[in-house]
Amino acid sequence: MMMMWHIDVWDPRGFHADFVATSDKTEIKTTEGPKLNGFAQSSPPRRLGPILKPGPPKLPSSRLRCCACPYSRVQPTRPKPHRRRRRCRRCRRRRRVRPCGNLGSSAASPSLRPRVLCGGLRDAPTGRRLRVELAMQAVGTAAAFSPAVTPSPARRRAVDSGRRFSRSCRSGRVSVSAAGYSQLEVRRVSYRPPGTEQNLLNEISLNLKEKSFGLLFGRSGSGKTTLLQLLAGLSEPTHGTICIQKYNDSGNPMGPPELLTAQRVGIVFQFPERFELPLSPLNTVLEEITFGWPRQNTDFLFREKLALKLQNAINSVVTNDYPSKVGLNGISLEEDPQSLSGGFKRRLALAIQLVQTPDLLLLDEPLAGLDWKARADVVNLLKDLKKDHTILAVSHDLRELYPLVDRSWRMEMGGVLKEEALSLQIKDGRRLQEVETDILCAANVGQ
Ligand SMILES: Nc1ncnc2c1ncn2[C@@H]1O[C@H](COP(=O)(O)OP(=O)(O)OP(=O)(O)O)[C@@H](O)[C@H]1O
Repeated sequence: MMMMWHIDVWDPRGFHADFVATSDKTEIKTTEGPKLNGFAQSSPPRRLGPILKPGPPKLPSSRLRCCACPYSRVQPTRPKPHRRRRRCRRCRRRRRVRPCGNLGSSAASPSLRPRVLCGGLRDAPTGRRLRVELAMQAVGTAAAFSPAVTPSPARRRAVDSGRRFSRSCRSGRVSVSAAGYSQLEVRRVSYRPPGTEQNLLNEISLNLKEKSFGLLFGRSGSGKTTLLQLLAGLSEPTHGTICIQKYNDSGNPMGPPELLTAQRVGIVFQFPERFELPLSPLNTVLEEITFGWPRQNTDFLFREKLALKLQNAINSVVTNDYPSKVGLNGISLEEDPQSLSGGFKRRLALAIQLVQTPDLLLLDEPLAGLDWKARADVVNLLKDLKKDHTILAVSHDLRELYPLVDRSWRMEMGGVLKEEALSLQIKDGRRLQEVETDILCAANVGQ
């Protein structure tokens, strides 16, 4: 049986030869450039298979785009058609950290390059551009959009209060969420650690309305941190439920209670700075804050949402009319977290939790280990956070937190919780100090 091959040869010098080879002889059918007789004779074609495909396939231009930033083109040097996700050089280099901040704006100076967002915004609707611009400015980077977007007062109010800006907002009627309020409810919770015989917590019940500040105090070893861990979903109660119940204005429950899941809770442990990422050349404040963010999701809206959360966590809005939230706007997001002062490290820990926009923020000894100035700063910060968040703190610093407290409970030894209003104790001036001394003396005796 006679076999036949058709071979297309491209010489690097630009010569082209088209071979037709049969099992008994080889001949050049057509040539371009100088004759390749000698080449053909000295290098008889090897059996390469019945069909030799020419060169790499030309991909449609849409498939050459970077999957992280649509305004960069992937280098087409070594295309791998089987790879569905392809990144441009910049995104590949920064893969560990985040996608590049290509906004598709040629006016963006490299020094002001946004580090959080990517995606083309030039064609985005004005509302989205505005929100992203606010987020960019909040993280200390001025996005160079043209033309500049100036928010209307109604839009700014809506953005500031975290509501979506709808048509009704534009006409001056800002839509308000359904009336009523929600409340954290701990219902007869008991906890016994696995493998032990004794309950650490016994039939604990407490209610805390949204946007209020609750304080847990009590002697060391009474079980306050254990209760926080249950609320944060780090351990499961042996009995009882922890849920969020919605009520209407007249105080009647609206629908069944929702279980409080770990995703809805942020917890800042005692001395959170000790849990920061280990030292590395790439470690920055921004990395600390965005450490838990999903890396793979490149959806623009998703990233926009995260950026807005970051904006809310760090700084309310750009102008001075709005109060700063965590107050990290005084420092660069490129700074090494280890070089921050104690107060700023505490703020950073709060920002990390607030980015997740939790329903409930749990703080274990938020003032521990800080000097008087940093303590005053953190108290002011908590006062600010209370306007938007429900906070439950464990602390021995009753006098400093007293102005913030809406409800307070004393945890007694044996894991029994009793409500005890601080306002009653402040009446005779030194009473709070006595409570503190009592708690701290007990702690020292315990040690
Ligand atoms: N998994 C566990 N198994 C057994 N005992 C535990 C467990 N977890 C905590 N305990 C004990 O429960 C008690 C309460 O601990 P917890 O840390 O909740 O106290 P605390 O009131 O927060 O104290 P502090 O104010 O010093 O932080 C402690 O005696 C502790 O040893």
